[in-house]
Amino acid sequence: MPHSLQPQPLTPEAFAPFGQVLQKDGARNFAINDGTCRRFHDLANVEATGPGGRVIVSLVTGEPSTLPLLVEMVERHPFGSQAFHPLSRNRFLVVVCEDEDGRPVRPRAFLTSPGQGVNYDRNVWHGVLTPLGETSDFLIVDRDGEGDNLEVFTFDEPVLVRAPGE
Ligand SMILES: NC(=O)N[C@@H](O)C(=O)O
Ligand code: NI
Repeated sequence: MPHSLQPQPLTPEAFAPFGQVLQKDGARNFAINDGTCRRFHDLANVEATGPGGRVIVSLVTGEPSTLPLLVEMVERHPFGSQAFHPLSRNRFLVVVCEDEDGRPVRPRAFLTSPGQGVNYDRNVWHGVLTPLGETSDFLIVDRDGEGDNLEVFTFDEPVLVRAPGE
């Protein structure tokens, strides 16, 4: 029987084993620029390890998926973290797994609230960026450098992520 998941609301507490939620709510914040701006500070545990490892910032335009969705694979980045922050109010699907002896287990699915982003901790199994609703732009903060920073795992049976309420 394939895994069937109902996506849960994304919260910092629920996501903590996998990384951090990028959001202003609950974040340490302080005024800057003579009070004309408010900085929501130090939201993510950014890592760029290994030979020549460096943090890079990119933009991506993602085509939307619809739920229910069959997730056939997850991936992880052994040398660095990876953050995705939406540049719109469109929501996206977050799928993560725990690791057991190098294999992803116990998949979890989360639905972001508008404006939420995520930072996957280094070497955390995750589904690829999965925008929902419409074509969406995201900022990416992750790692470049030498070595293969991508490990892919294809499930024997796809994981079904159901639509909310289904
Ligand atoms: N490769 C890339 O920029 N994105 C993937 O790693 C992903 O997690 O979507
Ligand atoms: Ni990735």
